[in-house]
Amino acid sequence: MQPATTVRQLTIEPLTKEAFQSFGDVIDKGASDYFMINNGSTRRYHSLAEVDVADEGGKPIISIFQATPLQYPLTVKMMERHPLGSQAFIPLLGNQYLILVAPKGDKPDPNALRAFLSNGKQGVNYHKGVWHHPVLALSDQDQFLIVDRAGEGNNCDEVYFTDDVQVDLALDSLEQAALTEAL
Ligand SMILES: NC(=O)N[C@@H](O)C(=O)O
Ligand code: NI
Repeated sequence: MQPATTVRQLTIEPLTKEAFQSFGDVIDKGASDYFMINNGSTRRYHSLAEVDVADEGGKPIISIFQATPLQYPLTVKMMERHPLGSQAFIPLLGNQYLILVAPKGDKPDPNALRAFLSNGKQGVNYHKGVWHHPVLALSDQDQFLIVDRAGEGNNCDEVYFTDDVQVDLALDSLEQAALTEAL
């Protein structure tokens, strides 16, 4: 007997530091303090996130992802985490993109998934061990600067949801999230 499929439609939330704080940092100049440097010519928005990659001798590296959007509405089939390090995504082209996360734990709870919309000027830094979906670009060949870990050990756990769980992510609530964020 095939177990009943529980279908959840995710609501996309505006990305704010407060809403995202249990998953990581929001790297957002618009919501951060600064101090002046370079003889008053430059604002320094200091230490917006920490790079936590030293476990098991890891080192920080900087990469660029060029991403192709997935098909929407998206049925979320898997989530991943990096048990040995944080992972930061900074948008390079100013395009909105999606972030999908779930709280730390042995496995991602499909009932605890949260979807957020970045306004394209906001980056995110997933804290070590936070479940997240691989990058969810909304613009073709979008580009992100990535700060994460290189080193020994397994730093990527993937969990695929079973057939009886279906979590859909539709873009129709994007407008709502974008509107709310704009208010
Ligand atoms: N696999 C990889 O480097 N990318 C993922 O970690 C991701 O979060 O997109
Ligand atoms: Ni990742």
